[in-house]
Amino acid sequence: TLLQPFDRLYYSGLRAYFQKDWLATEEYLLGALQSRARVRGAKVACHAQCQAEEDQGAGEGVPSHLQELGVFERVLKRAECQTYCLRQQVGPPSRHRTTQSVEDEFRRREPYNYLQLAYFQQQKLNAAASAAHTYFVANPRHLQMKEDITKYRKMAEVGEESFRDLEAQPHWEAYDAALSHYDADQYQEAIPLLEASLNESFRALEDCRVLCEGPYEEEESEEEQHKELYEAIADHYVQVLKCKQRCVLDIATKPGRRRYAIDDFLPSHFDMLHFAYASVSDWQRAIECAHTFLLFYPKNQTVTEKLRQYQSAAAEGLELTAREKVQLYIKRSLMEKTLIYYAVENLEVAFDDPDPWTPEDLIPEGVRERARVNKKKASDEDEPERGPPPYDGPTVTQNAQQLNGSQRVVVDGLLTDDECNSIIRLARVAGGSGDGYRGRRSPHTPYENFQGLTLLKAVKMVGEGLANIDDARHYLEASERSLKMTEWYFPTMDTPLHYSFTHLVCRTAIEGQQEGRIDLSHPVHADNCILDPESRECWKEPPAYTHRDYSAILYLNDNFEGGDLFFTDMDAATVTAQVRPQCGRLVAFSAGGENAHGVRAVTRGQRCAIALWFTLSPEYSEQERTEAEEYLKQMELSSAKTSQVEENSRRERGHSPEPPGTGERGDHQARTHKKKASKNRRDEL
Ligand SMILES: O=C(O)CCC(=O)C(=O)O
Ligand SMILES: [Fe+3]
Repeated sequence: TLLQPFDRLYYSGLRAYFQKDWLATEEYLLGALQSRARVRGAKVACHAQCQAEEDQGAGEGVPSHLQELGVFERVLKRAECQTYCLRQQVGPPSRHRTTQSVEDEFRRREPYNYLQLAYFQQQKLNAAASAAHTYFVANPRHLQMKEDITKYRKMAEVGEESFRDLEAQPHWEAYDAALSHYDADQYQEAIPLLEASLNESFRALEDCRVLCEGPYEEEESEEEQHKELYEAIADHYVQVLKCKQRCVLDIATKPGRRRYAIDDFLPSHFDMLHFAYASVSDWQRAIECAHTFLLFYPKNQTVTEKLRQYQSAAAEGLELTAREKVQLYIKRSLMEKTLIYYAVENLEVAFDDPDPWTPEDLIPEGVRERARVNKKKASDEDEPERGPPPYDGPTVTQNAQQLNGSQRVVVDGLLTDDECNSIIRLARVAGGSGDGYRGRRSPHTPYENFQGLTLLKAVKMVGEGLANIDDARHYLEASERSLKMTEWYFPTMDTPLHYSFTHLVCRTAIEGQQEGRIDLSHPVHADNCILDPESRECWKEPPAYTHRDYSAILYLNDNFEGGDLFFTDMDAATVTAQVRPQCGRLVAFSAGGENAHGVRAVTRGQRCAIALWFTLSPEYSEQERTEAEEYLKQMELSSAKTSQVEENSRRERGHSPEPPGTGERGDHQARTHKKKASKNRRDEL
């Protein structure tokens, strides 16, 4: 049968989806996934076939001035072969060509998002769970899907085996298994898995590279059109080379960790392998893998030293050298980089080298210089275009440069002393009210008490006659000023910041227990990712609050000892800046690993602050806040009708039991597109 173009099938699927024709949705979407898989398979197969034919027919001794014709003879034949082959396998171009945006949707696994609901509506629950799981693996921030999966897990008829990734990539399975053995010092088990991961990774890399040989992506501007012969060829060719180079990142990026490729993915395999082989006394293999690692990093001292040890441990005789496959891989990669850098220097091409191991001398001096300047600019940064500040009073007292980092700021003068005292009073009342808000042992240290008060609880306390309405109003206003200042200082391309969580927090030193304390009030952490100081990485994945984009802390007092906030490098140890709390001082920063921070022990007195986290994703905005605001407004309007107000506040927002909702899907898509656009902007800077 004739292949149906997968983008058409996909859109037919979406149409069916919106018409609630679930069976048709299922059929179209499955068809789309299969059709795309077939096209990709055919491209890889055709590439192999045409390459083989070309190798067979390679003649020798062509005079140099005719070489170009020789090259183009090959190009023409290749074009003919490739088109013919694809036509045979999947049909004419209209059947398999598509736009980048459809391709991106498939990469993000969007079809599974719709597919799961189509399955669910037809009561095909196991299939629905698989689709949901498959989608969620690549989109771990998708709350709706997370809830849906929880629902499927509770369903008796859905078996555990349904929660599998239908698009699982073999190299990740091997890699993850390898690492868990390796980390547990089980080298015998780790070795075959590492080798498998390596093999599968190279295979995935080659497939990815073949798929780069696709259609030319037109530039947008008008004058770019109508290129001349060599210009056009060079343009397209460099585009393809860059795409091929990027494949290194592609295979090193786990689904769901977009933009967070594992650094040095291939070389690190050999670093682990030489160690693993040595641990089981396979000296020959250890030597081979150390040599191979050194192909990437010839000057690496540690591995050079290890290699020497292995060599003296190994018996005399034949010694293995670096793997040939890797030698060829590096050679090819360096040739590609040389061409790309030529284009960077001479043809106004931009290139982000994905490999940290590229030798310095391969990068043209001009490009190196430009990179240095850009880096300096980035560290001087901090002056994006921002409008006038939202308030007159507060002033920026320390910018990112003064704070030795990026995306951090200190603003003073956000609150008056009266306002600070008013908000602290609220915290004290909450702490003393004895109904669950009482200060408890801190979750972070046994030497401090810790009490937290959300906005809604504060407002409810007012409703219960336990707290002063002005104090609650000040709490609300303080949080609003913090958001406005943060939003002003960190312009985010017209995307507004939303409150994600607001917490009034006091930390109190427990008297008599402070002698010789060496711990922290709050250990070093990042607010939206799991900090791994050892690898100096920050995993942006659950259970971290990955949707938090900016953090702000508004301090309320300074009459305590200790309790300074400090920032560190990703090693969680090197302190880069320290901030002393005081009334009305706001510290705001981007919530990722670049702003790892902690709080020094509070050794005397009570330290109070409003901690706020903001998000760019409206679906993660704080629901309680609206409730608190409305409640407060009502109380202010009619303090007499409190009974009715209480009635309203009791309305709990229930969790919809079924079916999995559709509400978020459209939003999500819009958001990812926006995110992508802003990301691209950032990359260009
Ligand atoms: O109170 C502070 O200074 C920082 C608190 C903090 O980092 C947090 O709660 O995540
Ligand atoms: Fe924090």
